Amino acid sequence: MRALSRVQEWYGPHSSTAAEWPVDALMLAKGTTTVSVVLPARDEESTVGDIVTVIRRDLVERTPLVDEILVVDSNSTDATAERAREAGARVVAQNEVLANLPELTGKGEALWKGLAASRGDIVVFVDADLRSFGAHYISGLVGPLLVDADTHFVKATYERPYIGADGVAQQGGGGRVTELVARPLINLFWPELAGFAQPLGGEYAARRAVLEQVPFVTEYGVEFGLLVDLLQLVGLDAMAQVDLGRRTHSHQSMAALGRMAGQIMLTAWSRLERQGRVMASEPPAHMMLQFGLDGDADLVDVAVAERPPLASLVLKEDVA
Ligand SMILES: O=c1ccn([C@@H]2O[C@H](COP(=O)(O)OP(=O)(O)O)[C@@H](O)[C@H]2O)c(=O)[nH]1
Ligand SMILES: O=C(O)[C@@H](COP(=O)(O)O)O[C@H]1O[C@H](CO)[C@@H](O)[C@H](O)[C@H]1O
Repeated sequence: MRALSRVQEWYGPHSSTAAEWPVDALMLAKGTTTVSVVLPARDEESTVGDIVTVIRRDLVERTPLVDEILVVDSNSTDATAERAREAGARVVAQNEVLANLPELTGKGEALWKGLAASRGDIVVFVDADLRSFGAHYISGLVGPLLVDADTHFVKATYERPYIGADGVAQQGGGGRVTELVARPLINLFWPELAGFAQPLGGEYAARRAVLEQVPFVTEYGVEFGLLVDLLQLVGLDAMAQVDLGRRTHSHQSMAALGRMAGQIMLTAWSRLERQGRVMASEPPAHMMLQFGLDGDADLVDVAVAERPPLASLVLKEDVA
């Protein structure tokens, strides 16, 4: 488990590997606890079906660890919803959940809507563009939650190669925004979180009762925001990390990751302000000028918004 054992000594969080959470043992611990897997999916027709199939075959039909598979169709323009349904998932359209609320956008919105539309006591978030998915992703993430009542949040870690257009894996090349933006920000301002080896990874699980108590930042600020907000809410001792081995997924362009970086920086700034650690004489801008390869320039908006804790919604019946 690489250096995680040493990291755990220095920083926490409690770290383990997926192999330490065999499904049969988890079934003994499951009892009446229900588990929902929620996949945010925007234009993932080529991968969402395989992921749902593995979850349904291995963790619903063969061993009923999972009680619900929900795909949030995040304004896809391809056959994501059809592929997900064919594979056995329930599919909801992002903008049809809590439709009485003004629409927001991005991955964080998809996850918040997925939390609202799902029912499990434990919620597992899994990206729908994974090419390395296996059932151990789910069992590894829910293991600590089923076995230890004092654990409330579990984040995946893994090796993250970068797989270029030529299909060649570059070890350690993945997680570009993690290495260049999130890890430095965490070590500078929230060093207690430094032991999370993959703070931006899209695979994590938590108790619904906890997730409903924190806001969800929209766009790609959601993972960073959740880590900082959950640290404040439950404390590091209630947060764990499980090594799932290896993660490969579809990579976005540098320009897209530049926008993601801006969103994460604005999320970090909002948390520093909220925690009273910075005061702005003027708020940071949210427009960013990017330069394309063809020399032209694009002015892009990297603003993020946030959904309030679900528990704060007065009209809870809307959630049903
Ligand atoms: O507006 C969005 C953006 C992303 N996603 C999903 O969130 C996951 C992670 O997004 P992406 O792969 O774009 O991020 P990356 O892994 O490249 O950082 C994927 O399942 C996307 O389909 C989504 O549901 N809505
Ligand atoms: O970790 C990262 O740097 C980015 C980009 O990963 P790659 O450089 O394309 O492997 O990927 C993650 O970041 C997003 C923002 O938190 C998450 O939403 C994605 O699930 C995750 O893949």
